This record gives sequence, C-alpha cells and structure tokens, in this order.
Amino acid sequence: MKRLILASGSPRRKELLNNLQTPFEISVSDIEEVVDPQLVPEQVVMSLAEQKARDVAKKYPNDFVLGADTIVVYDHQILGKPKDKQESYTMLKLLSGQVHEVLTGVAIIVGEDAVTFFERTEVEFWELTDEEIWKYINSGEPADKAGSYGIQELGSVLVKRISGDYFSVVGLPISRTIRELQKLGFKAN
Ligand SMILES: Cc1cn([C@H]2C[C@H](O)[C@@H](COP(=O)(O)OP(=O)(O)OP(=O)(O)O)O2)c(=O)[nH]c1=O
Repeated sequence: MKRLILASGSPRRKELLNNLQTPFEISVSDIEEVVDPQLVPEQVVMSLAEQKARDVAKKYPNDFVLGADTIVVYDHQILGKPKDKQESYTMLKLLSGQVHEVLTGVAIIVGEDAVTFFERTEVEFWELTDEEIWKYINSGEPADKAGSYGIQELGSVLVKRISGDYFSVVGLPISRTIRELQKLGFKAN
C-alpha cells in the first residue's frame, strides 16, 4: 500500500490535507530553493513545488509525495515571504487597493510518474491606511507568508474580493490535488 507523504512544513498545508480524512506522513525538504530568473511566475511555483517533492521522494521512492509552493504576483513582481517588517510594509503598501494573483504550484511524484500543475486565484485588497498596515504587521501574522498576509486569519479583513480557489491562497488547492492524486492511482480511505 503506497503512503501519502506531504513534503511541507507549512501548518496550513497540513490542515488542508487533513480535510481528506485520509492518513498521511510529513517529511520536510531542506533543499535550497533555486529560482531560474528566466522562468515566468507560473513556472517558478511549479519548479519550486517539484524541487521540494523530488527531494523528499528520494526517501520515499514508492509513495505518493506531494510538494507545493505559494507566491503572490503583482505587476509582474513575485512577492514571496518577507525578510523583515519593512519588506512586509512595502508588499502590503503595493497590494493596497489593488488586484493581485496568488499562484500555488503543486507537484506529485510517485515512482517514475509525476504531475505538476498550478492554480491561480485573483485577490482584491481594500485600500489600506498606514496605520492598518502597521497594526497588521505588528500582529506577527505576515512574517511567514507569501505576500505578507494570511487570508485565513486576521488578513481576512484586508480582502475585498477573491476569484478562484480560496484553499489555493491558503497554500494548497485541495480539491484539484485530490483529483490529480486519484488520476495517478491514489485511493483515499
Ligand atoms: C497568500 C497566503 C500565503 N500563505 C502561506 C502559505 C505558505 O505556507 C506560505 C508560502 O510559503 P511557501 O514557500 O509556499 O511554503 P512554506 O515555506 O510555508 O512551507 P514548505 O516550503 O515547507 O511547503 O504562505 C497563507 O497561509 N495565507 C495566504 O493568504
């Protein structure tokens, strides 16, 4: 029986995969994420997801290994996790009052088979005052999140509208992921 392995240390991805109500194990890749500057954002998220999944698949060559990566894209700029509070401010100021995209790349490796895809969700932010932005930054929430916000927590109040898969913004497009897993022969309990 092949196991399902989540190649991610993200507590959000763990929670979303829990929704399947099927057992899985977690093994976090510690590879240095390398981004080829020639790639467009859609290729970047798929490449990063695949790098994480391939690394963990070395340890689990017979199992279903799932890797993912999430980035925010605004005006052709990729916004990953912020380095510090100042960078969070720059990102949130940029996103204020605007529409951006959240891309999540997913890679599933099982033996010689692999599938990689991405989901795109459009998110519109309300116009934010500097006071609101700093209050949010000082809550600590932006620190470990792409684009410096988390739609699922306090960041929910920044969001005016979304179009696309909400769960992909949180870190894993779970319904597409289960369908792709099933196509590769995965059977959920
Ligand atoms: C935009 C957005 C991102 N995020 C999170 C999802 C991801 O955990 C994180 C982006 O970082 P990632 O590099 O995609 O993932 P990670 O480092 O947290 O975990 P791992 O590499 O081990 O899989 O941002 C939210 O939780 N909510 C949001 O609204």
